[in-house]
Amino acid sequence: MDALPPLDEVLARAYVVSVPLVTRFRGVEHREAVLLDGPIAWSEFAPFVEYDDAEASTWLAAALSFGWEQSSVPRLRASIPVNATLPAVPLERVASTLARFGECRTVKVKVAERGETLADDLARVSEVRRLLGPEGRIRLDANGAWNLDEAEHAIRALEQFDLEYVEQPCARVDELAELRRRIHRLGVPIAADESVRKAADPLAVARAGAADLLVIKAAPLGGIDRALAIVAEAGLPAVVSSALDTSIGLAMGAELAARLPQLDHDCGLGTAALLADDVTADPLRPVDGAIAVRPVAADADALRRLVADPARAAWWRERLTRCHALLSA
Ligand SMILES: O=C(O)CCC(=O)C1=CC=C[C@@H](O)[C@@H]1C(=O)O
Ligand SMILES: [Mg+2]
Repeated sequence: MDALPPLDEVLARAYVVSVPLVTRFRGVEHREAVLLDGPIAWSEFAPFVEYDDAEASTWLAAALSFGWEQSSVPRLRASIPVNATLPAVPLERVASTLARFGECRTVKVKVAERGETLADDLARVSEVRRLLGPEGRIRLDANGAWNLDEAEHAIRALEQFDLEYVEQPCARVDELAELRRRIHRLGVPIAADESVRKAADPLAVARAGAADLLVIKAAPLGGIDRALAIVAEAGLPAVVSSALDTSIGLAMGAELAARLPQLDHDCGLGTAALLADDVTADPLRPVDGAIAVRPVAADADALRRLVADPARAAWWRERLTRCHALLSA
């Protein structure tokens, strides 16, 4: 951004919240976030707790740019089609979890969860296909958990369910590139998420021919304008996804999706449905398979109800302070 807002101003506008999830996701049952009452918009600073300060500071850059300045790129759409996101829940909870998303034609299924087997994935994906019917789209996300042979084996086994794409089947860029060669004839596209989001060089995937499309998240990529620049340079189709944000973080994702020149896939921005509560009186939950592109403001009651305990609030304020120092340096 042109000028970083001073730390004392940012802290004076910060509210630390802890939002309960409907179901465990990424190993947590509460999503903690710092909400910033910025002069342009409410924004959200919520890097996952295990991320170091260097990585988290990119998320702060995104939050400050969203809250403090207007994007220079015009919006191209007013609503964003979204997918339902299915965590690795037991089979008997698949239908009720999906029901929270309303009418979504696309479901992203988490696979390769620690402690589970390929048989568990086959059963879960089969149940989703049964519930969606033949027209629905199913994409998978392995979060890099398979090695190359496991990924090839799993995709060959799961391909019978007609897959839209498989997100981050393996952890490394060279593995993704080799996997694409191995499964070329199957016609199952490969999407890169962590290889873009957590990489020092988010364009390495495109250069290596390691993915058919990119999954992009506004916060870890440093904000809307930087994410748009990465997509333009990569020259690959992109899907915008959330970082399990509150509705305020989702609003930034929707603003990014609204500005992509090309948007052919439903976006992973329906995740307010996985929250048991939200920071606004008017959550950005999917309606008829889409979310609106609109500002979202925190609600005073919600800020009181969801306030983080003092030790966690102090932890987040210190983290924000260190990240701010990194951005100022
Ligand atoms: O893409 C979606 O459908 C929803 C978002 C989502 O799946 C994720 C959000 C946050 C962290 C990640 O582990 C996960 C992902 O890997 O894409
Ligand atoms: Mg992913």
